[in-house]
Amino acid sequence: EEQEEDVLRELRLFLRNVTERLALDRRFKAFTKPVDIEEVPDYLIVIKKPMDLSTLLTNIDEHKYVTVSEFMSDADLIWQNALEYNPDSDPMDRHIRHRACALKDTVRAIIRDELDEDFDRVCEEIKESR
Ligand SMILES: O=C(C1CCC1)N1C[C@@H]2C[C@H]3C[C@@H](O)[C@@H](O)[C@]2(C1)O3
Repeated sequence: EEQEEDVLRELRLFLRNVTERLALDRRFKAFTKPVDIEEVPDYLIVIKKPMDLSTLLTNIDEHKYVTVSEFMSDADLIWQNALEYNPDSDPMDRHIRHRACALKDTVRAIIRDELDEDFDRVCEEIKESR
């Protein structure tokens, strides 16, 4: 009903705000766009579910997420993929993994600090009802 659409509209506003703040953070520049498959031809062999911050924004606008948990599953792919594809001891890989861990911690801190538990429960109830 209308009240449910109001809730989901507020969810999209919250998720866009979080995602845009992450995309503005210079540490996360490498996560802002899909990995360039021309530049990295074996990427899709190794990584089955690519994800990046611009794709998160597109998904939000396409009403893909009804709960924060669904959004978090895709957001987690970004740093998980980076850890998986860049596992080596060389400085470049270590730099990418440091930023991947910073992304993981930053997303969780924002959600802990800014997501209202009661609002999240309402979204979960809408999801169960559909
Ligand atoms: O995993 C990533 C991104 C970094 C976080 C996501 N890439 C895979 C390639 C390996 C490494 C060096 C460059 O070859 C550059 O193309 C990539 C991009 O970084």
